Parts: sequence; C-alpha cells; structure tokens
Amino acid sequence: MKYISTRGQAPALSFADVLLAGLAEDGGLYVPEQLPTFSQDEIASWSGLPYSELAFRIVQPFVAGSIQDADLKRMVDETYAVFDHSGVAPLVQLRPNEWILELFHGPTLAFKDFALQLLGRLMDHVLAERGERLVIMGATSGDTGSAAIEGCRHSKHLDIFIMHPYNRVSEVQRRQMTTILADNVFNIALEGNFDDCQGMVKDSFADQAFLNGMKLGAVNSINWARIMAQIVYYFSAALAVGGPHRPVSFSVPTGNFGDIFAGYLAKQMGLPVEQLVVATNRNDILHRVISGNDMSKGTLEHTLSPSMDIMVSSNFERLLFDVYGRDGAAIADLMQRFRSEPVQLESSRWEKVRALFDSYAVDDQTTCDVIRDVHAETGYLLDPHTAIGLKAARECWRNTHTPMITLATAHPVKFPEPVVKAGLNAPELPERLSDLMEREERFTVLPNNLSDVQAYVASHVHRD
Ligand SMILES: Cc1ncc(COP(=O)(O)O)c(C=O)c1O
Ligand SMILES: N[C@@H](CCOP(=O)(O)O)C(=O)O
Repeated sequence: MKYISTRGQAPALSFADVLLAGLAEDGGLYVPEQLPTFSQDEIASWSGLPYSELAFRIVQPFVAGSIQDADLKRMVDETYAVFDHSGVAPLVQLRPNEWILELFHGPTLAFKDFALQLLGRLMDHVLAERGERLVIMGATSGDTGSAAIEGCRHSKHLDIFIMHPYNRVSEVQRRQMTTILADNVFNIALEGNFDDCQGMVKDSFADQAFLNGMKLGAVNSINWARIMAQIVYYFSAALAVGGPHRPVSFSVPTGNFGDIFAGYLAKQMGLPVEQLVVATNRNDILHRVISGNDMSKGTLEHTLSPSMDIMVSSNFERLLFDVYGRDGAAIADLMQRFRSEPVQLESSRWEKVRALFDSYAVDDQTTCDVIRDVHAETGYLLDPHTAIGLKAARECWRNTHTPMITLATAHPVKFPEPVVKAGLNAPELPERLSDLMEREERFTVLPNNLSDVQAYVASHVHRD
C-alpha cells in the first residue's frame, strides 16, 4: 500500500514512512493511493468478532508491507485490552432506532484513545526497528493532547510537545495532560486558540531547520494512522445494529473533520451508510460550507464544547481531494487561498459534498437543553459534544427506519460546566482519575509566537 499527498507534490510513501512523516513535505495530507474494499458477505462474516479482531482485519490492508502481521496483531490486541469496557465501543439505546456509540472507555475518556493507543505503539515499534528518534509536536483543544501523551509517554524513542490554548480547555482536560510528569512529555499552554496551535504545528513541518537535523512527527489527525484506526468503530457499530444487511446512519460531533472522515471512508470501503451528519458548535465553518458553500473562517469562539472550537478543519482537505478528482494542484491552490481569504468550492464539487453529508450547528444554550432533556427522559448523561451530535441527528434524520448512531466522543466527567448549567450534578471522576485534582501539574505558558515555541522545543529535545 502506497500513500500520496493531497497536494500532489510529495513523494508517495509506505505506511511506516507516512506514520513517521505526519504531514507531507508539500504541506498536504497523506491518503492511500487506493482504498481497500470489502464485500457485503465479508463484512457480514465479521459479526460477533471481538473488537480487536475486527480492528486487525480492517487495519491490516493499510499496513501490509510495512509491519509484520504478527506484530500488528499483538499491538492491536494490546491497544484494545486497556479499554475498561469489555465491548470496547458499546452502544446504548435512547429511543427506537436511536443509538449512542460510547467511545470514551479508553484511558483518557475520549474517542482519541482508539487511535492514539495504537499510534503510540506503532510509532515506538517502527522507531525501535529503525534505531531512530522522533520529535512530536501536537496541537490540542483538550482531548488529543492527553490521549497522545498517554499513548507515547512510555516510548524511549520520542519526545512529545503538546500545545493547548491557554485557559481554553476544561480543568479536567488540562490536568489529564499536565500531571503526566514523564521525561519525554512537554506541555505548552499557548496564548492563542486551537487554530493557532495547529497552525504552528503545520508551519513547523514546513521548515524543520529549528530541530537541527532531528525529524518531526505528528499525533494529530493529519497523521493518516489516526484516521485509519477510527474507521473500525463504524463497522463495529453497524454490525451491532444489523449491518451490513441494513444501512445505518451516523451523526458525528465534528471539529477537525477526522472522525467523520473515517466514517466516509468506511462507506467507501463497502459499509452501507445512509447518512453522515456533521454536527458542529457555534464554530460552524463545516456547517456553512456543507449547507451554503461558504468556506470562510470567521472568528473562533470559546464554547461549552471546547474540543470542537476549531475553524481550520484539517481533514476537510482529504475530502476535497476526493471531490476534486484527486487533483493535487487544484487542492494546493484552494488551500493556499483559504489561508488568507474566504473561498467557495466549484459548484459541481460542492454538490458532491452536499450529497455526501448533512450538517447542523448547535449553540451553547441548546447544548445544555439537550443534556437536561435527555437526562430527564432517559437518565442518560451526555457530554456537550455528544449532545451536539444527538441534536444534529434528530434534526437531520430523514428515514427513522434506519438506525441513527450518534458518536459519544467524550465522557461527561471531562466537561462539568455544561452539565451544571443544565441543572444537573457534575459526575464524579472515575477511580483511575480520582486524585487528578491533587496531582502536581507541569506546563509552560508561551506567547502566540512561532519562534518562541520552536526555541522551547529545540532546547528541550533529547538528542541521543
Ligand atoms: C470530545 C470531542 N468531540 C469531537 C471532536 C471532533 O472530532 P474531529 O476533530 O475528529 O472532527 C473532538 C476533537 O477533535 C473531541 O475532542
Ligand atoms: N478536538 C481535538 C482537536 C485536535 O484534533 P485532531 O483529531 O486532529 O488531533 C483535541 O481534542 O485536541
């Protein structure tokens, strides 16, 4: 399997090289040259498999040629063994045909663990085989950071620098990152927003001279391996509600477009999916582009669903690459213009996007109302991101005979503020985090300035 860049100017790479490269050297994102596809019979034959078995079957074709099957199988098994629910990604029913897919049973209580527990193991394996070291720079609006740190903290082959927007993540999210005191873990609180953090990561890939010969890697969903691992739970959920013999629909709380892009890929790979609903908060660029072909950034606002406070949604580029017929030059031009001005998609391309996705944007008040109402009706407590997904599902669901599955992307304990605003008691921290509020924190506040960040990284990396 080879991978190509969405901007058409970088060399095609193997899986292992893409894993370590993160972003392509032309600024694009790597995608498989050709997607593996599965027949309905093959998908049906996976019904009842344990999650890690299913994951191996879906991930293996993407990795083949780079990592031996036996090593991959071991790493996949280890990954999903650390989840504290036997089903790994269980479904909960709220109403007839309406389901919540709980993706928060991993170590850091958010869906990011599904990919980052695997990514940490894969990177460590490839780096050890090659005898190389890597410097990771990551941007987080709160959840990727802790999942990435948790996935990478034990690696002897890398240092990880995570930037979060200062005072713009929840206290639980911040402490999950800043209380990990490992030697190779560095937390930066940036005086900016998530888009600033992510922009610095991308700019650092474009010019790595500040690392004096060391190589930069990524843990954000610009790294293909993140998306790959997230494809699996679309299959597991669909199989659990009668797929592939009946179609299913998904509603996905969306920020960087990685999670829903994995759902789109599951569909391309043969899973019968009727609707894919993009659910956003007030930072609604994705809703605006899907519903009205308005791809303009606007001002990034702080909301009660902070993990989705994102305007520059990296993975939308991967989708655009497909709808523009994999024309790298067209994507490079579009993304270049988008850096400085609002853009519109060519109308025939936009029609394709509209045919693939529904979308809906939800404000803070409605988020709290949904948390309150669902709790009153069912006793189930939603986190604010999931509440947005559920509201969008209910607004966009065209055929209620088709199961609608909303992805529960985080545990509500990470976001007490909207829960309390909804008039409910904040849930208690689970056992493994029960002393989180007493643990020592370590982080460095830096100005929103690329050279300060790069100087900090360069002076803290381990070079041997
Ligand atoms: C809790 C939560 N929900 C939803 C999202 C959005 O996912 P994506 O960025 O893959 O669209 C994120 C972060 O990105 C998140 O942390
Ligand atoms: N919501 C994310 C933002 C980063 O997204 P990623 O999927 O590209 O890592 C977060 O919690 O950090």
